[in-house]
Amino acid sequence: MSSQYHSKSDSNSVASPTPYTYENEVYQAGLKGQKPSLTFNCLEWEKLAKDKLSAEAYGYVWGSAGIRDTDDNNKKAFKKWGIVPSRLVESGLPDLKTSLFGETYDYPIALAPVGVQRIFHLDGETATAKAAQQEHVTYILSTASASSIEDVAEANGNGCRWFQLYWPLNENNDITVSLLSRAKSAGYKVLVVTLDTYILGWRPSDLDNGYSPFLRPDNIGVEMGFSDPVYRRKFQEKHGKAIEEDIGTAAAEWAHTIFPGISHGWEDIKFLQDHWDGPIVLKGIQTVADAEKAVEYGVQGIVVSNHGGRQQDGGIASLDVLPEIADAVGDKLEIIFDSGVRCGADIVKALALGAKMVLIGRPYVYGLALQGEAGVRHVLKSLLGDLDLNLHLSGISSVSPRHLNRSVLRRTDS
Ligand SMILES: Cc1cc2nc3c(=O)[nH]c(=O)nc-3n(C[C@H](O)[C@H](O)[C@H](O)COP(=O)(O)O)c2cc1C
Ligand SMILES: O=C(O)C(=O)c1ccccc1
Repeated sequence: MSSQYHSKSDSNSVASPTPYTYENEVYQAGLKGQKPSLTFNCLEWEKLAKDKLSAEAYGYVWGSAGIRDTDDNNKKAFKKWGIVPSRLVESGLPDLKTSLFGETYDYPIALAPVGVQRIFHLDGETATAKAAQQEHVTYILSTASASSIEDVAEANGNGCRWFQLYWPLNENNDITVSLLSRAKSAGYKVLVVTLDTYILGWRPSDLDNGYSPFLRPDNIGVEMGFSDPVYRRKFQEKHGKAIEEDIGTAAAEWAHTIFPGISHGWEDIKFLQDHWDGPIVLKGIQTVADAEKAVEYGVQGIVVSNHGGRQQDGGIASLDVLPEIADAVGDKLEIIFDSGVRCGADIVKALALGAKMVLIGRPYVYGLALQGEAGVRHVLKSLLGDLDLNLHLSGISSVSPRHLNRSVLRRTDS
């Protein structure tokens, strides 16, 4: 995969002509009188989405747990660090390539798994998967998506895709195996297992609207189950009828299958290892102890994440636990980060504190809501353009930990 922002040969040469950057494209278009159709102010996307979406759909994406303390902490944590620039660093625009699991990725960002995307835009996950492929950014498909594993793979084409598992209990291991084998056949490279959502959090915005996407008449978010041969067969055997004959029951049972309200234990990881041929990443890690368990159980990566503050209220900021986790296990598995990332500088800080890849959550959902595939592309290009310039202006020549590490940050609160 090659960078769309600058060619590799240009990337470290001071003598090269001005490389291609998104801002140049935008300013050139401006010369011809073409104004961008979506703002570059990344904090505005949320407000515009609020105006566009129904109260229920907006409440769903914006929603966080309880009084939103974890969500607030996530965002405040970035402000506690400042980036200190170095001067006379002889380099051009930075090399944004990152390496994980022995592979090179064009960019150090990926689209976080987000379910039920058809409540935000009719094209849902297929639009997001196309945007990801166009921008050479990895897409992580959620088990709670509103499109099937195979349809999203088709939309994503030769793009890079990972599969996120909401993990059914052991009594439904046959369903898990079916999902994993479908994902593998459809070209998903990495398995991301979410550990913080065996049940959905206490979310006042959804409670006030009495809104759960699965339980609505249009049953958005159950496609993965409804398209699964093993789930279909089990439903038929249990109820003596097909899913289509009782969609309400089938949707509620699928929701219970992937959000059973009971957690697995560490020993169960072995089952996934036996049935997934590729890297496994545990999403939702917030302590050094759990990160060390992940190493002990032989997984290849973790996502330091608190689900964007949507699950547990009163929690610590995900960014605040990143440095200690990176210190403890950063040389033993791959560290990915999410929760609260909103702009290029946030990405710089998370990478400097030990992440190899940063997941973008709500911002791209706002882009999807506003303009479908084009909106997601705009959000990605904006974040990458902002990241590119921020690194360059900070005198950081690549996202490799050799250049981008804690030495570029200072605490602003001490
Ligand atoms: C509407 C919505 C749906 C989500 N669905 C999933 C999901 O299906 N699986 C998952 O692992 N995480 C899910 N997440 C969490 C994201 O993957 C990610 O951890 C979170 O959005 C990061 O926080 P941020 O939005 O503050 O950047 C969802 C988040 C949102 C906003
Ligand atoms: O809302 C979420 O955070 C989430 O993980 C989810 C749960 C169910 C359906 C879609 C997304």
